Amino acid sequence: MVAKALLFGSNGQLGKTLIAHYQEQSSEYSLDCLRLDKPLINYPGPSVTDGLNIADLAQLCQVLNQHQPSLIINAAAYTNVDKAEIDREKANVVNAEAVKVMAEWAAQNHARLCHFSTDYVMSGLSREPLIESYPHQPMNYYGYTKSLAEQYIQQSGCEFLIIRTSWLYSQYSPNFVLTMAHLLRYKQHVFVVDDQWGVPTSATFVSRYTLQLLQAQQQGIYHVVPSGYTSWYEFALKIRLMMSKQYPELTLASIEPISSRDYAKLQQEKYQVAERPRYAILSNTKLATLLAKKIPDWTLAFENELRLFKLF
Ligand SMILES: NC(=O)C1=CN([C@@H]2O[C@H](COP(=O)(O)OP(=O)(O)OC[C@H]3O[C@@H](n4cnc5c(N)ncnc54)[C@H](OP(=O)(O)O)[C@@H]3O)[C@@H](O)[C@H]2O)C=CC1
Ligand SMILES: Cc1cn([C@H]2C[C@H](O)[C@@H](COP(=O)(O)OP(=O)(O)O[C@H]3O[C@@H](C)C(=O)[C@@H](O)[C@H]3O)O2)c(=O)[nH]c1=O
Repeated sequence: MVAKALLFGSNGQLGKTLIAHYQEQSSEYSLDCLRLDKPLINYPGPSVTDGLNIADLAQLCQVLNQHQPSLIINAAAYTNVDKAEIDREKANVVNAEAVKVMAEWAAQNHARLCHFSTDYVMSGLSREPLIESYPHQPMNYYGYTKSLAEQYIQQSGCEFLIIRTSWLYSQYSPNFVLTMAHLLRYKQHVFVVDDQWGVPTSATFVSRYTLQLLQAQQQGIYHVVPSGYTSWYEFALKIRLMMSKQYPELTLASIEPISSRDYAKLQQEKYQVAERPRYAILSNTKLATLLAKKIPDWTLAFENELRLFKLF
């Protein structure tokens, strides 16, 4: 019998990429996808159930009881880091309370839970790449809710796989690459922070390793990021370089480095900028050791994938 997997957040950048990978791989799981409320137009994917708001915890329970999945994959989240500072109730229920419901349901029904988490559970005070057991100390409300979710999962007693990743990009907005491409195309100058460090990771990369870890029946926490690291400023320069190669006819904005503090001041009339960790470099040593191979540098995936993107 084919076991059932249930994917939450199938309309997000990771959700969409996961579906594409899932279809390429033969899997022992059939996949049902649940999404908030917008129909997927002409999407040749697996069956899609519309209208599920995971913030409605009673409805979430009902859906789990109805579908009886053996594997829950949760790619749904409230991901607007700045807005989460003021929209706290919603961020908390989507990112933490709904995950608690999923984890407890999984524990009671002998299902597995695969959940995605973030570098933003960390404080950024370390100067060494962060291993999976490094203590949480979130600097913003989004990070706090994601940290809470990790704790709920571990307390629930369910069989779980938590994939922590960072600085996700894909052909689907919103993400830093597409935002930057737009700004470079339509502005004259762009200011980008040069004092926050992390690992840009493509949604394709995360999807590929997530399926490998699931197929290998792995449990616990894994950092799924490529090797190497950069700052947002250097990342923006790299995006600009790729764009200038792809679209030599375009005049692109110049990029100026700025400190996080000055960037927040610059934006303060428009919105409140959430604090971000300065040094959020996740170590992928555990993943590399499991797979017995060196994980390639982020620049390689970036250069290969950006050629396939429609940037604007
Ligand atoms: N983006 C990043 O840089 C990083 C993301 N992560 C984590 O990876 C995971 C996937 O992120 P990503 O794909 O980038 O996020 P997206 O914002 O692209 O997608 C999130 C999805 O969650 C859905 N969603 C939000 N609220 C609800 C709700 N109340 N009920 C049902 N669905 C809801 C959204 O639905 P709709 O489209 O209908 O709004 C969307 O499909 C998240 O757990 C995130 O925390 C980790 C590290 C980095
Ligand atoms: C658009 C823009 C951003 N920035 C800064 C703000 C911030 O410090 C940094 C990144 O900005 P963004 O808002 O695009 O990205 P941000 O929302 O901080 O990205 C995070 O998303 C969540 C979901 C995660 O889990 C993290 O891993 C991380 O990817 O760059 C500039 O300096 N200039 C700009 O023009």
